[in-house]
Amino acid sequence: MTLTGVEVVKHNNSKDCWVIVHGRAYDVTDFLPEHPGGPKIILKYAGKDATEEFEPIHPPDTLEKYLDKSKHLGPVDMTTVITEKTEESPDEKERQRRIAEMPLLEQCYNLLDFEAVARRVMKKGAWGYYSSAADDEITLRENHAAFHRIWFRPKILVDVEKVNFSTTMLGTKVDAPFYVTATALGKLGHVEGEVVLTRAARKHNVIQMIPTLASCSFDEIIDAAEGDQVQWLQLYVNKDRAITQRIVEHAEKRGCKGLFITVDAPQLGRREKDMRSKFMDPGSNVQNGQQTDNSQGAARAISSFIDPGLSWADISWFRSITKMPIMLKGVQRVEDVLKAIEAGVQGVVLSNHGGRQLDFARSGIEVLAETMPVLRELGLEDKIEIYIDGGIRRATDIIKALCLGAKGVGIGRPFLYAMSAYGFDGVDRAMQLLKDEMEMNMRLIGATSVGELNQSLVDTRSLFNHSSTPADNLAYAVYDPLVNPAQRAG
Ligand SMILES: Cc1cc2c(cc1C)[n+](S(=O)(=O)[O-])c1c(=O)[nH]c(=O)nc-1n2C[C@H](O)[C@H](O)[C@H](O)COP(=O)(O)O
Repeated sequence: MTLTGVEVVKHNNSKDCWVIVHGRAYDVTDFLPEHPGGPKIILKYAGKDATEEFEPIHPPDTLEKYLDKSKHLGPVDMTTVITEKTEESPDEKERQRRIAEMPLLEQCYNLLDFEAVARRVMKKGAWGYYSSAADDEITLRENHAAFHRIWFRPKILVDVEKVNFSTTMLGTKVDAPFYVTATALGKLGHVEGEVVLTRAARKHNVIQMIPTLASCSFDEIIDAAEGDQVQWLQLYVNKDRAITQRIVEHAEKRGCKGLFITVDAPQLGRREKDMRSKFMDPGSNVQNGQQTDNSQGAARAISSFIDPGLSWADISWFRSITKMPIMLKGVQRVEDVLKAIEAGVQGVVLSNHGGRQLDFARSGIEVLAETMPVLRELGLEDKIEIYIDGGIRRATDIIKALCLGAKGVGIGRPFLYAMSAYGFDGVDRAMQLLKDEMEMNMRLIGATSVGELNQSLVDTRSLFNHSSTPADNLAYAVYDPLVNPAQRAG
């Protein structure tokens, strides 16, 4: 039986609450107190169509998976649903104007161009979530600034006519030494979410790391892959280990070729741009049923399930539940790389979560430069695969990382910004630009393959010298209460 909007709108309070999602009505009255994001955000849409708010945060199979079938009330004749025509806010009008004026895709010549465009055209909350980092965002800027303290020592008169920058990552042959790293809530930037990144990764034969907190369902992202396309799983470990075990076993069954356990986030960092958007929406359903503090931005609203008790003692359990290579994502000092080798994992990502966790954590590239000499001295450099991520915006950043011993690098925000501004075409162009830069810079450095990239090609003497901390933009621009907020939009 098809319901009408007139019937649904009668059920609009905490005692009797129906919502419409994707053209179907659901009785969520009993679910209100269990909702990870709190009852408030649902009651805002009681008796109404909640699809637009629901979309970016919940994979489409959420209600199917987690709401008792008796509460599924069936289809709604959407022509009878009165949607409040909210007057476009001045912000939204300005954003639409900027979208109409945005540069042509061909006018984006490097990854930072995508950031500049995304900042102008994305919704505030989405930009706030993607761009934000912890506290004063010093590490966010240090991640990129650190690469500027490494200089090249190029070789000349090398026949560099043929350059090949393909490599292997955890045994998978890839066309370039970068992968799409895990970044949550892809639908905040693009209506299709993470599957856009899947298609671009496929086209460029690079690997995609699927985030635990994706907007798309895990199976949607896996199903969007084609042929022998390789994907990895990024895992936030749940306090309820049965949920974690289910996720890991399902990922292995669906063909994931790597388990990246995020170890730098026992609690998600304090990201003030994100908090300012006072995120009121609930968490991702993947870890459904966990209580969530929804008062502090998207990050906090989606992460209360994460287990701060995760420790080295858990690694043997992970090795007992999966055959996938186990990688630790978010290692930040050589002592823990040595512990990772002892614990028997297959690799690490030297990373500070894109500056979103501990402010003043060092950049991945600096930790790499600290780590490799110690591993070489102990004869352990081939024991595990080492990746870095954070602040990689140029192929020269990638080449520096490989010269210092990384197997490859993860890239986050640039692909999100390219997707948010230009969709698949944006990510496709971003990856192609990086590949073009790789080819040119490998030639200029005098190397024809990643195997030829080594320590002798870089000068890292000033890398460890933190004489100038990156400018504290937040102190200048954000904290000044007198600055008119509109001007802050920049
Ligand atoms: C930009 C971004 C990064 C996130 C991310 C979300 C965004 C929007 N999220 S987060 O919501 O929890 O913070 C994740 C995540 O789901 N899991 C994770 O392991 N890393 C997460 N990261 C960190 C990411 O995997 C890389 O470490 C980081 O993005 C690399 O830095 P760049 O962005 O400068 O490339």
